[in-house]
Amino acid sequence: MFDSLKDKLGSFRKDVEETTEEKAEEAEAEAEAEADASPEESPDAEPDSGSDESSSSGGGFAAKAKSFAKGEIVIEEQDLEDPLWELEMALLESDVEMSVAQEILDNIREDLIGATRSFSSETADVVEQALHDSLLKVISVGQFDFDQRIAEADKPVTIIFTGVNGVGKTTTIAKLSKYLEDRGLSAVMANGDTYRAGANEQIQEHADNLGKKLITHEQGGDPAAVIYDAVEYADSHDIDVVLGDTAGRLHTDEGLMDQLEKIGRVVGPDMTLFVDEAVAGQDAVQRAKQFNDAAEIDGAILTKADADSQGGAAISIAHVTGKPILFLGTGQGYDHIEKFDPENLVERLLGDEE
Ligand SMILES: Nc1nc2c(ncn2[C@@H]2O[C@H](COP(=O)(O)OP(=O)(O)OP(=O)(O)O)[C@@H](O)[C@H]2O)c(=O)[nH]1
Repeated sequence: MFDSLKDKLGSFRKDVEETTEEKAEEAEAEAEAEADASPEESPDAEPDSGSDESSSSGGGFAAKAKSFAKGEIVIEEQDLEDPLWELEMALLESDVEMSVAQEILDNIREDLIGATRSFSSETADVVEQALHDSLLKVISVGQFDFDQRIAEADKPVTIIFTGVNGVGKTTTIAKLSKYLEDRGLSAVMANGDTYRAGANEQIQEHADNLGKKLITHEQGGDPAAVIYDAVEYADSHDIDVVLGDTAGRLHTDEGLMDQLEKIGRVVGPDMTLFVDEAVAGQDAVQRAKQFNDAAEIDGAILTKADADSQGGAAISIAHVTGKPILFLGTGQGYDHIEKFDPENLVERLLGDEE
């Protein structure tokens, strides 16, 4: 998952390390040259003394030489220019949305530039920390604990799923019913996709496999009425959660948006979750934004993360929509759903494991 992006982030760390190493070598050479010219003022004369007085002749060189004596260098904007440019290209190639890539670079710049850093092993840590903080900041926008939100809400909790066709919405609903069951919560599914022929049969198969109740109406029926019936059913059978599918048509389709609006009015869902596939990259990011603008979402689920080496959608959606990613789909099985954990994702992206 996200292997290509992981490699590119690794390259950035290497680039900065190399740049700072070169800088350290330059500082060393300059310090030696100065020591040769005026031995009594050599910063090498008392490298560990902590005294800054002996070489305090002022100016850029003196500061560099002093820093070098203390095992430090100052990271300047020009040192990061090339590595940051490479990083920007790498993020864009990985389908990270432009404004998100910019934000990541700005955060890194703010963290690294002007700081006096030890250039030994600490450089790697400093760059890693800056990348870590910067990625975490954009990925964790709006994050909330899904399990806790469900646990604390009045039952039944109604969740509506939106998104375009074929991205894995129905499978995700099935996975979530299993996820909830594993946590001691019962769920009923409702097929609000009354538009597409065969939709009832498709979701029925999942319901049968998982032993779940499914509420359906005839094709062409009113989606709001289906979800309403499911909420009634859940109420009278003490079911904790209603999982309502909707027709996967385009966000530009006014009919669909009217349907979502009607569902909102008739049922008043507790959560509306947007589902799209990680592999769609920037397209998924744009769709998330457009769905959120048309019928406000509470969060997103990215399917097929197992097949996505880029990671652009996972990095960008929360920052672009202001709504968090809550789950990642990681395969075709019912257990292949992972609660989205920004910290865990960042560690995966920056970690050493393959
Ligand atoms: N590899 C992988 N495949 C997935 C994942 N989630 C869903 N799929 C597959 O994607 C395909 C489409 O999934 P569906 O659930 O039928 O898609 P949908 O969004 O409901 O499609 P519509 O009902 O047409 O809107 C199926 O073959 C799923 O098994 C995932 O996380 N990883």
